[in-house]
Amino acid sequence: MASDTQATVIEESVRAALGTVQDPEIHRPITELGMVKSVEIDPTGAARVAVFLTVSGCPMRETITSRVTEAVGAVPGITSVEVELDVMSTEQRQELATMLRGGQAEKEIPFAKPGSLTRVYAVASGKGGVGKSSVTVNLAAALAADGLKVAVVDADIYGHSIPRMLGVDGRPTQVENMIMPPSAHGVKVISIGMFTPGNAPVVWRGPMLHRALQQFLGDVYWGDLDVLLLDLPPGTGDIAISVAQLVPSAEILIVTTPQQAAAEVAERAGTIALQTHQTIVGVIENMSGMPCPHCGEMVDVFGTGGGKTVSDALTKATGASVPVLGSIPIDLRLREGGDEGKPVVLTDPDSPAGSALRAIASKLGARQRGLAGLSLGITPRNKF
Ligand SMILES: Nc1ncnc2c1ncn2[C@@H]1O[C@H](COP(=O)(O)OP(=O)(O)OP(=O)(O)O)[C@@H](O)[C@H]1O
Repeated sequence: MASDTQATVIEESVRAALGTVQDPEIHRPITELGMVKSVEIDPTGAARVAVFLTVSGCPMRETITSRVTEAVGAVPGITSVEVELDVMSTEQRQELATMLRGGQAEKEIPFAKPGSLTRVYAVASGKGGVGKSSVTVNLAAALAADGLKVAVVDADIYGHSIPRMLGVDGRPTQVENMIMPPSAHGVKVISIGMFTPGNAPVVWRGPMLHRALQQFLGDVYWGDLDVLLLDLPPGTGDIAISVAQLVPSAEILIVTTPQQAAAEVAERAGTIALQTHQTIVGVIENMSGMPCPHCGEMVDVFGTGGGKTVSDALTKATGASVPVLGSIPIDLRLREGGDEGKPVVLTDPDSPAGSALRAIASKLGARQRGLAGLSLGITPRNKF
């Protein structure tokens, strides 16, 4: 059995070995990044190392595990290595970010400040192609037409179709260190596509996406906004977690089709909001039937009930009411409007899709941001 002195020497050697393990993305030793949670070595030389990942579902988990196993396994006296993974808390991640920026404080995100009155809606879907971007664009245009100050951040790295759908062809301009967003139909827009050569699809992973979103929210000059819509990539990815960290008050809107399979994945997208403690405002069912061009009778092209299924499941899971905010039928004019950069809520406001979207927009526009937890902007007088 190892003596106490031997045990200390072995532990020191293990910590030194961990100092040689680099984070595969940040390229700095995991010990410097605060990623080593604990080291335990039992008398037989079996090592148990707990490591903090920066985000859950980190794509580098396997690499980190094997690097730690290899480095610690090579220490004389170590007979086996077990690696346990945990995830950093928000505070730990912020500390890491500050350290990586050389101690400089982060640029403030105006919507994350407690006094902000901007409602932030993150539009999410379980899978692609359900009309999430079309819905976002039309809600934004309808809200702006109602006189609200509106902006959209297109964070859909795979699609980034918002500028085309809104008819924005300008590029952002830079003034000092602020980015000025272009706008169309009274809606300010920033898209990941505006920063990639030739509108190429983006293959960024977690940390870069987080950084991009942080810049969109912090470095862009948004002015006073009533509503900010974030078009998220489909699925339950890192970006949803980033939104929760960067704008904790963001609320989630789920878009689904009536199809059962789409509903199930949308439900999964909703449950991420549970983990991040965000409010789910409601479910929007898109492509809910199509009026027959001959007789006008509705044909349920993609089945029925998807929106209700998601709403019921999320209501049960969250314990708060998650309503179906509306159902949008399949409408050729909506697709054409998207292709031409003219949202149907403006060109054909009384069409079935146009009026369904406007009704949802007025529900969202009428909601006030709750004052609970908001700072009053006053300083209490000192007690004598
Ligand atoms: N209600 C609708 N009626 C007719 N066409 C629609 C409707 N909703 C969406 N579409 C069309 O379906 C296609 C996919 O829509 P959209 O790009 O908005 O989906 P998405 O969920 O944002 O996809 P992704 O996330 O993969 O970019 C588009 O061509 C759009 O015009």
